[in-house]
Amino acid sequence: MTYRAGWIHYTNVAPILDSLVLPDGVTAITGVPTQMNAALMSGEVDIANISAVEFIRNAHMLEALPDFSVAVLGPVYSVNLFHTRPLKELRRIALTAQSAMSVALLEVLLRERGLCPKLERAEGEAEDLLAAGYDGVLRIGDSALREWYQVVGPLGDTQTMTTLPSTGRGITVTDLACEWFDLTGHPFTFAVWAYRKDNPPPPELVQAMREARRDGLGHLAQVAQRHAGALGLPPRVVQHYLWNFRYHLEAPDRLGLRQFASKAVPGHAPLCFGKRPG
Ligand SMILES: C=C(O[C@@H]1C=C(C(=O)O)C=C[C@H]1O)C(=O)O
Repeated sequence: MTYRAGWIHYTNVAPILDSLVLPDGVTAITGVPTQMNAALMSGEVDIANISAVEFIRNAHMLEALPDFSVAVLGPVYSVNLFHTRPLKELRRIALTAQSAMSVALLEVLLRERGLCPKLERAEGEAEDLLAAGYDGVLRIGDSALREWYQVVGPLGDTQTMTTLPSTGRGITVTDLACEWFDLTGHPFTFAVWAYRKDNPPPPELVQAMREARRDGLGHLAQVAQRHAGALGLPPRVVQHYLWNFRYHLEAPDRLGLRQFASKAVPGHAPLCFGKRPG
């Protein structure tokens, strides 16, 4: 019988996916986070890297791989609120339909600050939406990374990603993972690899994923080089973007995940993870 995988195809998963050789009997489709969330929940796929909030909301029926995550401690660069007035003055924010996690994170962060702007779905470039009357725009993934760099770049020879300003062209970019770190001091876990409790992945698939990740992280400069052209970004920016991720769902990432879960989905079922290897 075939085991079906669903992969979010953003560049931040390239260090795992680029070298992945699917074992016999495993097929894969790709899409944006909300598509993969829906594909897992409808049974169209058997395993997917999904928005961590979807995993939390469905914790009664899902389990996650014990050692895979898309997490960061501090900035992420690709989960961005673009805004033209101070956060506490925002009245109307455009959300992307691609994301569940960043929307849930934004809701938590706004609530912590006692803010309640109107949140609406609207697609398009952040700058266009700001020009069209939104005073905040939430974007994720490759397009958010690209738009972040358009606003705060370019990166000079002596600059690092961390010395770039967070404003440009009249726009401020608030990195939501940084906001989470300021609030909690913990990593933020955006995605986990989840499956139904009664339908775990074949061990050969997980083994192949671990090997692919080892290869990808060991050749990060090449991975960055491969994706820089399509992103329209300098390879060193893409390389920094990638080495900044935490891909192993370690104890601090689980701590951040649990803390987020208690704030975003109070009363959720216990979070279940498969057995750690070794
Ligand atoms: C950091 C990111 O994480 C992604 C964001 C997600 C979401 O917002 O629902 C889901 C999966 C993550 O891989 C990103 O793509 O920018």
